[in-house]
Amino acid sequence: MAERAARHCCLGWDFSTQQVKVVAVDAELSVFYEDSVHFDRDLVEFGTQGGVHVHKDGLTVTSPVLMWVQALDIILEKMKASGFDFSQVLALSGAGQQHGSVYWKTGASQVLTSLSPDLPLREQLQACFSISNCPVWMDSSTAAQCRQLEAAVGGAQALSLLTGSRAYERFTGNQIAKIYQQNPEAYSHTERISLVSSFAASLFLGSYSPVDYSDGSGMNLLQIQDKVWSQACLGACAPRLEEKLGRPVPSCSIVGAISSYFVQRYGFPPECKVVAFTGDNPASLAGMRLEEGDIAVSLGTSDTLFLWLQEPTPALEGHIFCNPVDPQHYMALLCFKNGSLMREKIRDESASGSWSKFSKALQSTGMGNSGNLGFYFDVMEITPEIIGRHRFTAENHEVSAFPQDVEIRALIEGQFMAKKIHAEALGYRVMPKTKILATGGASHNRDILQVLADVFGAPVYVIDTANSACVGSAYRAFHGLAAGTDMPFAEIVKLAPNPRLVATPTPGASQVYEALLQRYAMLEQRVLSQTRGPPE
Ligand SMILES: Nc1ncnc2c1ncn2[C@@H]1O[C@H](COP(=O)(O)OP(=O)(O)O)[C@@H](O)[C@H]1O
Ligand SMILES: O=C(CO)[C@@H](O)[C@H](O)COP(=O)(O)O
Repeated sequence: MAERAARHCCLGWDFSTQQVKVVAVDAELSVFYEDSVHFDRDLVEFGTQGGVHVHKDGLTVTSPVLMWVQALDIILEKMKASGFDFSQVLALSGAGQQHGSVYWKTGASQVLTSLSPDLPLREQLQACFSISNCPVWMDSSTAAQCRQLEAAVGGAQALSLLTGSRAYERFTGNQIAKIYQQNPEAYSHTERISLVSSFAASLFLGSYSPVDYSDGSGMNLLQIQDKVWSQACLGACAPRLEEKLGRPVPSCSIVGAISSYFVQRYGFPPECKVVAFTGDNPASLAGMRLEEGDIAVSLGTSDTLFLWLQEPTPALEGHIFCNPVDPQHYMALLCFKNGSLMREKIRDESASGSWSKFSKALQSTGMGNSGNLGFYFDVMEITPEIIGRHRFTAENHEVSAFPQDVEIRALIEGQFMAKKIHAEALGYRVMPKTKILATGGASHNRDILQVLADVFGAPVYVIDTANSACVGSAYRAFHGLAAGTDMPFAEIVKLAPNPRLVATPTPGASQVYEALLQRYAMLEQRVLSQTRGPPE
């Protein structure tokens, strides 16, 4: 403990869908402390499932803001109880689930700047929010606002060229527009709107943190090339929005020193720096030290796939964000909503709730699943917009059920085939040197990663923790400390442990999946046209 106490470090936080997590990373870039607070299990009084509340309409999805605040209280108390030496923390940064928004009530900044170190944050911030249930990334209730925004800027393609994405229901600008239209009073009593990332940074700062360029790219409001809010988009969403958002900043900015609340209550040094927080996917890109040509697959609550890009290439599918570690560059991202929660459902239905039985089913079925193939979207998928379960035999006949083992393989193969097909639609090609970097909760499962290697025909690597967003946040904190010297991020992380190889493609995989991928793409179109109905 004495040796641990003397370690200078940076902290990396992640306010993700299902939990708040933290890691401490020392100057040699070793992770020496990890902790988490799980919303459903540790904060049962909020009654969330998977960290969220799905409303009666099935479209609106929110999380209580005070649950996030209390989770921070709890995790800091846990660290204190374990003897964590806060006095060694040089800087901290963090990540948040993307797109979610927090509404600070008029007068909240006054409370934030004068917090008493004798009380938990939750007790003091109770009355600080004009909206107590925050819209999160799983929300898909803003179709009308999306159409209004696209119409205001000249169409979906024009919006994508400007902001990196066509209008998406979970993107923050559309969420803000809905709140303004349906609850104008709450909107007018809001002095500041934060993303989940900048909200968390604000807690540590004791004042409002700006939004960073990278997470700001997930709002349909930021001009990703000029890095300024688009006046046309702001105007289409809500009045006086610019003053409620504040000015966006480069992702490696130091946004201030830690609030005296944390100095007095936990013993942080007063000079501890807060580096701008960003989205969980951008933070994972940093944590995995993604290089051009590599592809990252995050298997968290959502599944996401992302790439490093030199130049932005906005399209009607997928998103382009400002790069979180290199201000000149960009990243592409695809998001699949039916990720871990869908896998958990099939695990419960077909493997008695056991991941090890789930794995055995993957081991006992062959690559290609004898031609059986499935689509599993219990909630409206984002990429592409399909809902429902659709199973097909080798003869392309739709059936209503598969045997349990076949069901499990169909789910995992289907999830990875969708990722490959949609990444290729963005122009991505697997090259001989391609590495797939996997992260997120399901990257603990070797059998799932074997299917990933087989479908993509490329080796899969992991870093030592599945919490790449936390680790990336700690790396970004070190980068923020050095950014004044213009030190590139790659230089900061060059001593970090290399990713570990966990799966290589099985011989013969490419022949099996070449044919299956074509069938998957064809059947996806068939399901899509059934879902949408005949063209008008
Ligand atoms: N052994 C495993 N096999 C497959 N999935 C797993 C395994 N262990 C954990 N998970 C999944 O990881 C998910 C949580 O992933 P995580 O990246 O921590 O989520 P988030 O950051 O979105 O809160 C859980 O919902 C669970 O389904
Ligand atoms: O909406 C997106 C990305 O566009 C999601 O990836 C969220 O950022 C949630 O992340 P996880 O909690 O699943 O990591």
